[in-house]
Amino acid sequence: MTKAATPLVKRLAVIGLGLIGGSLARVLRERGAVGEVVGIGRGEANLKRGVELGVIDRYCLDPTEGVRGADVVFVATPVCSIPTVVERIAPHLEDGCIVTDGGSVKEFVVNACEPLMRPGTFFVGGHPIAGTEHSGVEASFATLYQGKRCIVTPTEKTDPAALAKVVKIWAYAGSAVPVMDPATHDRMLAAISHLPHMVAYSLVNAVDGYDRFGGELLAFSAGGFRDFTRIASSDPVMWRDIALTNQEAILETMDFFSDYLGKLRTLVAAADGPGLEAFFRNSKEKRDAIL
Ligand SMILES: NC(=O)c1ccc[n+]([C@@H]2O[C@H](COP(=O)([O-])OP(=O)(O)OC[C@H]3O[C@@H](n4cnc5c(N)ncnc54)[C@H](O)[C@@H]3O)[C@@H](O)[C@H]2O)c1
Ligand SMILES: O=C(O)C(=O)C[C@]1(C(=O)O)C=C[C@@H](O)C=C1
Repeated sequence: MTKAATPLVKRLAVIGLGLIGGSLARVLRERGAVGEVVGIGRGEANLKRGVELGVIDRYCLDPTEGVRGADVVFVATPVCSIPTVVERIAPHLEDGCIVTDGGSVKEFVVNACEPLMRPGTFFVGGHPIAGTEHSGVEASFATLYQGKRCIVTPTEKTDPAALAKVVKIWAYAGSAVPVMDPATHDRMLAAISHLPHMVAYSLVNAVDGYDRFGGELLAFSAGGFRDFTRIASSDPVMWRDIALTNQEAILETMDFFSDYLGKLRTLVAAADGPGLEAFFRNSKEKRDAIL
């Protein structure tokens, strides 16, 4: 990675110093793309740890004070809390400040946050399609966004210069940066991210509740079950908020998935060998093609 000659961001304030916020802070610091990083959050122990780990330069428990002098604010808290956070900081932002976020659902966030900005300050929605099942600043790492995509979701009201800067920040983090409208983002993510999490959480609960073997069934699980359900170890609050704010699209994909499970059930019930093989072959080909 090459270092930037002058920092792209003068002072970055990260609100919610966890996996997503911490990883962006780490990569921008590592690349010399930021002058100073201020961590903002509710838990002092976590913020202190952020300083110890070299993720942030300093921290502040009061968001209204923490955003002072920041030219970019990155909000990386669970989706439902993002508008509340932005409402709180909006009157305290410097002129020219860009607020962006990493929330997994975009229409809810962008619709709520855009009107909160006062003239001369800007909101640009964003979502890195990168993560792990782990949370907290300890789980953050500088290469999280390398070779991944970060979708940026402007509206017709978005300031072009602010959009360009947010695109540049994610490019510095190593990501390709597709631009799309928030509603398209939410429908796509419902299929490729939210549905798989709903299925994984359901699968673990279903197998756990399948009590024909007198308990301890999960303890016998091996590679297949563990690979498939890794994401069911993700943070419950994060996923509660995603399910609450992208409800319609998630329900549509869940219904669509149920139809496919129904088709497979019919093939199993009919002992339809060629049908089963064709079903599995099609799936294998599609998945192999994205590896
Ligand atoms: N984990 C992933 O794989 C992933 C990937 C892409 C986007 N996201 C999104 O990024 C955001 C952050 O996720 P994460 O995985 O970094 O979570 P995390 O739990 O690792 O970090 C979130 C941080 O925000 C803090 N926080 C929570 N509510 C807050 C509030 N009201 N005010 C201030 N701080 C608050 C928490 O204490 C924590 O430090 C979420 O919106 C999530 O949907 C997550
Ligand atoms: O790899 C993982 O653990 C993830 O769940 C990351 C993942 C996903 O790919 O679904 C989860 C939610 C985000 O909003 C973006 C990425």
